[in-house]
Amino acid sequence: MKLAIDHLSCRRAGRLLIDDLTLTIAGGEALVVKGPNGAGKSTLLATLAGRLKPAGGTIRLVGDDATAGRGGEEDAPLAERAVLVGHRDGLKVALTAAENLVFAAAMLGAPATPAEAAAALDVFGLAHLADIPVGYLSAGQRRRVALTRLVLARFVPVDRPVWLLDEPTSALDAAAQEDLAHLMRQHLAGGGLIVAATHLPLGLEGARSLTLGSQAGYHDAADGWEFGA
Ligand SMILES: Nc1ncnc2c1ncn2[C@@H]1O[C@H](COP(=O)(O)OP(=O)(O)OP(=O)(O)O)[C@@H](O)[C@H]1O
Repeated sequence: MKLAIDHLSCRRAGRLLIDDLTLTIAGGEALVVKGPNGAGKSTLLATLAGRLKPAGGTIRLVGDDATAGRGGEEDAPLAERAVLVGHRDGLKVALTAAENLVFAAAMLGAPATPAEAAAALDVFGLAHLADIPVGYLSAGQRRRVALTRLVLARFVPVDRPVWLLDEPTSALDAAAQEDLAHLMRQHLAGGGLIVAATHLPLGLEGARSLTLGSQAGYHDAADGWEFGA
């Protein structure tokens, strides 16, 4: 399986943020997207997740097992194979942590029981907060609830090998950052792939990097992607 981005352009409010981006990310690989505020990191993740339409180019998940049984030739729609944890968390403050997870599981296409949601929350040490409305949680606790979507697959039949993470360590304490790094390493070891936008180290040895911030074309460089000349 590989994520193939071909001549991708992204425009926001009339501004061309990403121009002619071509790269491939294989299963087991992580790509860390960097760049100054406003460079287009969140825009790129939202585009990969299918929430924004590209201005040009294509995004394909090639060689995905999930489509092998459908005749082989078809690429999987990436939006159906990805989990996006955006920088705004996407939680409903009036719902409890467990209810938010039940809702997230339904959105990912796999109904979860409150008990399964609580078990998933326990992975991030949040089981004791399962019945608390998210509006009463701290910023770091909310972030951990949002990240719990990534481990739903351990409890319900969700098969989403592509993790799209926007500032995933934001508001996390050191222990939660290490928990997340561990989960990401496990995901990569299992053949999953990760695209993460961040200003901070993620604890992923060998991750490739893409730096946004120029309207010039990008090209594949030996140790990451650099701006075109
Ligand atoms: N909903 C929106 N409507 C119009 N323009 C937007 C919207 N969201 C973001 N933008 C604009 O798109 C540009 C890129 O924003 P984006 O959030 O992708 O940047 P970023 O690299 O993720 O920044 P940061 O590091 O601050 O999170 C910015 O100029 C921003 O003003």
